[in-house]
Amino acid sequence: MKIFADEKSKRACEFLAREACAAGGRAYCVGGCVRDALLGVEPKDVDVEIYGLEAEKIERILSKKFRFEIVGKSFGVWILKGLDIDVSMPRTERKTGIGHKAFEIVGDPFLTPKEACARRDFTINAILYDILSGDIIDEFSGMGDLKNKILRHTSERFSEDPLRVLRAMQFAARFNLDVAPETVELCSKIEMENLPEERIFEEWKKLILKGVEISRGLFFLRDCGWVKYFRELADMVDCPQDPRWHPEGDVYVHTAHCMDSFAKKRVGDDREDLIVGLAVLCHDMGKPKCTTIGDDGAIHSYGHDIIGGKVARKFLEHLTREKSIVEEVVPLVERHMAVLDLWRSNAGDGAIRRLAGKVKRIDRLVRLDDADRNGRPPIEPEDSPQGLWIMQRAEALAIKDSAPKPILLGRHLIELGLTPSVKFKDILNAAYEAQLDGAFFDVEHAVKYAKDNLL
Ligand SMILES: Nc1ccn([C@@H]2O[C@H](COP(=O)(O)OP(=O)(O)OP(=O)(O)O)[C@@H](O)[C@H]2O)c(=O)n1
Repeated sequence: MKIFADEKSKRACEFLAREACAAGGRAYCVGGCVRDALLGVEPKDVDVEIYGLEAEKIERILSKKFRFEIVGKSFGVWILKGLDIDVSMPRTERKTGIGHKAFEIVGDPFLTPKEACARRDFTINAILYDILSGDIIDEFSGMGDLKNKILRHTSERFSEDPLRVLRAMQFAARFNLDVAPETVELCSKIEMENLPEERIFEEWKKLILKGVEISRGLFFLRDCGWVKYFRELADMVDCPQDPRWHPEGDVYVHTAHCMDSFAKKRVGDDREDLIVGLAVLCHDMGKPKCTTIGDDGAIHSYGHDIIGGKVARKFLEHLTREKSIVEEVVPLVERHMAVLDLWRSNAGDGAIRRLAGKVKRIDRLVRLDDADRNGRPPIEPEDSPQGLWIMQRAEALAIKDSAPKPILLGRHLIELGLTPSVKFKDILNAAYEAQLDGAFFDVEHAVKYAKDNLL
């Protein structure tokens, strides 16, 4: 089992383990690094927990070899500079008053591994690896849960941190785990309270960027009731779809399967994958607002793409303060039917340029279209003729991953003798529209067009 990312961090951890042992303590790797090593996942940062030594003794050891930053004196956490290693003491709570929130976390070197691991979230994250001997200490049967692909809370203390419900969502998706029924039950009793927005978004990012079976995370969110904290997602639950096109079920189920399809084709660029992943998550958020069932039983959601833009904006603005994310995702949602529509109508260059102007990135739209079509089990996934078609067309127009740049600029109007004024904007907009329609392709012809038609 490969627990250390490289020789440097291996040597550092072995040094810590030898020194801790010589001073009467014991050093273990714990948490995500042990879980990942057991799963054969490429290791990254390492968490080392040192038992049996007070903070001063640990600092004395660290000072021999490392530069470090103290994160919290009472906490007992040290970050080793230049290494992806965090060192800590076993931690527990000290009561500071009455009520379940009235406690502070303190380091206590003399806790047993079982006591310390009981305050970790999941059994799979509560496995200790003895650095010196290579032994595993597994007080909560995390190895068995890993083998059986089960995500189970370690103890009732799970409820101390509501974020753990969202961690469950992303872990289930990342490692393809079934959340144990008793964990779903416990999560359903936890309130979100006032978790910071950034921490919530971090878990969503992990779901989108690392989830293998993202549907597992989304189904867990629904089953434990936490979907209610994401109103626009909750509205998709039970929103019907025509079974002829959507045999998989309601809009939420469809979205979950689309996310699985997206996950299979991530490109490995986090920004790109995040934008497209969020667009897939939001693409049908308009459906609950406009779905109708006719007398003949036919289900329609006319205009759900445009309506969905507004709903997605609301959802995203709650999720993140990064405005650029919202501005890049919303146009994709609004135009998520366009690839199919343009292909069906064998649209001309103007329509394709216009679409690129709106969404900025046709390639992202094609990825969204692909996930949308392939999120309808038991319908088998297939390659998209419309995606291929529009990519070839966009490539020929040099706009597959960028909007067409305006050819006629303000300075051209000044060169034509015009004085800058509010009218400039109207002229330039009209020129851009004409450019999208193919009225001109270079500055010379753009200027001529402006002179003849716009001034
Ligand atoms: N709310 C939390 C956060 C963390 N942990 C514990 O702290 C460890 C490290 O947390 P973190 O670095 O956030 O996550 P990892 O489990 O390492 O997973 P990732 O790969 O996402 O970083 C976890 O394994 C878990 O034992 C916890 O019990 N409760």
